[in-house]
Amino acid sequence: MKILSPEQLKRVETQTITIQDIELINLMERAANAILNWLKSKIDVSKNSFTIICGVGNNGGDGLALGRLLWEEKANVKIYLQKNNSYSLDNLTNQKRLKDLKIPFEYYDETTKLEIIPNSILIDAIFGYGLNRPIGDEWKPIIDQINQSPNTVISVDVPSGLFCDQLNSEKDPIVESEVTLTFQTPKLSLLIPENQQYVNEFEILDISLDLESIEKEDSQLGYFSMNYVPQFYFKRPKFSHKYDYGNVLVIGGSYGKIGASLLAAKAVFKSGAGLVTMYVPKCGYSVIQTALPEAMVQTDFSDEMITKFPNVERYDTIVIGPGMGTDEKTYRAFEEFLSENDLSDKKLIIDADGINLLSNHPNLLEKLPKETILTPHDKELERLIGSWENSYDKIEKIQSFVQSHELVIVAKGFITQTFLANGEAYFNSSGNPGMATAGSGDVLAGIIAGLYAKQYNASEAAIFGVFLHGFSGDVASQQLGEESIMATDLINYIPVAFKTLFG
Ligand SMILES: NC(=O)C1=CN([C@@H]2O[C@H](COP(=O)(O)OP(=O)(O)OC[C@H]3O[C@@H](n4cnc5c(N)ncnc54)[C@H](OP(=O)(O)O)[C@@H]3O)[C@@H](O)[C@H]2O)[C@@H](O)CC1
Ligand SMILES: Nc1ncnc2c1ncn2[C@@H]1O[C@H](COP(=O)(O)OP(=O)(O)O)[C@@H](O)[C@H]1O
Ligand SMILES: [K+]
Repeated sequence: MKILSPEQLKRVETQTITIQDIELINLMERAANAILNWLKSKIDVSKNSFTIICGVGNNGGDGLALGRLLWEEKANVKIYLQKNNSYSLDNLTNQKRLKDLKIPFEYYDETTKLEIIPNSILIDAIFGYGLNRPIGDEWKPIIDQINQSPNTVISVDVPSGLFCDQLNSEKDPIVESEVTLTFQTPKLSLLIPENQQYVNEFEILDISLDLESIEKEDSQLGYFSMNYVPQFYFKRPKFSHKYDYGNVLVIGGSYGKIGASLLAAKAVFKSGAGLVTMYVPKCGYSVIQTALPEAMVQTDFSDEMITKFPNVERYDTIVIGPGMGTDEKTYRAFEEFLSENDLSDKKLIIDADGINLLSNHPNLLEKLPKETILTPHDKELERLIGSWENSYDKIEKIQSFVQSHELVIVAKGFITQTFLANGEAYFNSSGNPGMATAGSGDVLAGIIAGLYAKQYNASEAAIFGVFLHGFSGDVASQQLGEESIMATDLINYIPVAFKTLFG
């Protein structure tokens, strides 16, 4: 799903109106109904109270329309409308509809002491994507009253005061919402960590904007959600054998960190690869043969670290890095491997210490085959591309890095972002904080490798691999709770994740 700027959203809105032969007021009604239906799916609205704070534009119009719909549902509703002399056309239409039905609303200004109905759900419909400058300090008292109230705050489209696609200043008054109900496409600002104080969680509500018009908009940013999963379904053909599902080599491990490569290798198997071989220092041999009898094992001459890379001729997919360490000898082995092999037809996934070695020796980057997938967490990423000022700057820096090196970068975090070699970036929608646990990243590298080894190309393996990893985490957290998830659980829940996604 594309992430669009406010200008693009406006254009799509206008095109939708033409194509569907409707008027903006109909879209606003759809938006309000979408919120009503979302509320009804959670609570009995007739037994609840709502205090709705509306602005002067169409976001406020949504709030007014919602107020009317809730009133018709017999909810207890109090509507506040900002006092002004220039309302949007459809805001005015909704004011008239309220008046026609004799549904009361009160005006507020900067100085109003809001009378929020106790225990009511507070609906924030002051500003949406039309915010074009920071809210002036004069509005701070209103935003403060919302933020300091004990009520649950639900924001319409975006928390009021938050820009959709640029950074706010820390001083800007912004609504801190419990849930943001955003229309049709997620706004970029809902996805970045700087805004977590304002965006606790968000849900995307479908208001049937014209999908072709959305597709026509030029955007390098996308959001990967459940809706896109079915296209990744792959049925194993009846007459297939293990070699049809890839032959994967996992190079990694060092004394004390054999487990990392083991986790990656297990995840490769669980995500469907046909064969897995592990290349580890000698100290890993017995452990692996016992813990993962399905894997073949080759060992380095060294007991403790990798000092020479194996012959990789027969493998199509190679994971390098989990638990590997960054010893000088390992670096030299890595360097020799990249320099002396023709890797152009190999699928490489580089994680952890493999990435650290690339950062320490950036000359190696040019030796990587096209579309090699790197899976750094923030610290590894910083070593690789340098520091960034904020999340927007980070996105631009990664985009320029992947484009100049023709690589795929999976920038891991709460919302993992996958950058393709053409600069497109996909934000992931699955996962939970229970996944912030040792070895979770090794599992991700393994999942991506397992998919890449099969029928998926680098972009698909990375984007879907990240989703599958997060989804396994979500299934694991439903069963175990976030606290107790361990990386092994993520592996163990991959089958349930597959079954849930593909039936
Ligand atoms: N396609 C969709 O997704 C659909 C979207 N819909 C809804 O429309 C919303 C967008 O509506 P919108 O364009 O009217 O803008 P909105 O956010 O209400 O605010 C604009 C008003 O605020 C003002 N203003 C701006 N900045 C300000 C500031 N700092 N301080 C003070 N004032 C400021 C600005 O005035 P001006 O710049 O002229 O001063 C203008 O009056 C969208 O978020 C969604 O809720 C649905 O109804 C239908 C389908
Ligand atoms: N708060 C979070 N919410 C969702 N996913 C998370 C969160 N924290 C970490 N993760 C995921 O867990 C993995 C952690 O990877 P990494 O930091 O490399 O761990 P390790 O090095 O221990 O394997 C990443 O895929 C990341 O996206
Ligand atoms: K809002």
